[in-house]
Amino acid sequence: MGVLLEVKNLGISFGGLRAVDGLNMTINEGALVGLIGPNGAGKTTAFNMLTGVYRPTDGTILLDGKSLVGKKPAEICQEGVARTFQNIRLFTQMSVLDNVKVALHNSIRYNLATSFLHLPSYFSKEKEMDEEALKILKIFELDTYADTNASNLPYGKQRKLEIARALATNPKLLLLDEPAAGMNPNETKELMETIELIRKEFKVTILLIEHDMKLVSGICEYLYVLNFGTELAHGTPAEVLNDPKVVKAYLGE
Ligand SMILES: Nc1ncnc2c1ncn2[C@@H]1O[C@H](COP(=O)(O)OP(=O)(O)OP(=O)(O)O)[C@@H](O)[C@H]1O
Repeated sequence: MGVLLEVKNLGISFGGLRAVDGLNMTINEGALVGLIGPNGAGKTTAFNMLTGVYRPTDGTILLDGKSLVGKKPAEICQEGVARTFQNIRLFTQMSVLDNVKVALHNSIRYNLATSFLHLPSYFSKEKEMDEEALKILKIFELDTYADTNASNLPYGKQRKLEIARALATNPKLLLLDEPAAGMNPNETKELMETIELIRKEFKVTILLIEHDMKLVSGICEYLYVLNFGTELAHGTPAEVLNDPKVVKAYLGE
């Protein structure tokens, strides 16, 4: 398995605040890796740099050997990086199916004339997209909600739909920002199974931020720990979660 993501000496300053400093990560194709750390450690900021929301002040980000630094979020999505957010960001007034179809436009294209004039190929592409979107929804057991307004889904299913939508862009790397936030233990368990399933079905590499240590140690094979913007530890969950430095960072003194 080759390296998919290589992050070297990544850093960003906001005025006087060094939010991330000297972050190094090497993530192999097909891996399922966790990025953990106490509140305010810089995890979401790291995601924002990986997805082009923030431009790093220092360091390099290579996806498949290609630099992502300086690219816009839409370009980075085209390169194969998709994400979900800590606070769910669905198109709430659209149906579940349409939420996924919007993302499919990233991978299935037709020209403007075909679309405006509703030429025959427009309908066949639309049908193709409906089928593809339903296929993705089925994996998440959301196909029966296809016509439901996204805002009417229960919370746990909205989180799943956000992941489904991210996957519809056909990413190489999927970034999940606290996917289990606000979920009850049953929903979290279901989510863990879903994450493992999509990794196999979509052959996608996953990097996730998560505070739920049961989820992290249950499914991640490798962890990076941030604390006050710097890398505190990295290794297997067993190594990292038994590391006195990590325990101290989480529990305080
Ligand atoms: N745009 C910004 N301007 C100024 N400071 C920022 C900005 N974005 C993040 N920060 C600061 O950077 C630090 C890291 O924040 P970040 O949200 O990345 O932490 P986190 O590890 O994701 O925390 P949590 O687990 O609470 O979500 C915080 O001190 C935060 O206030």
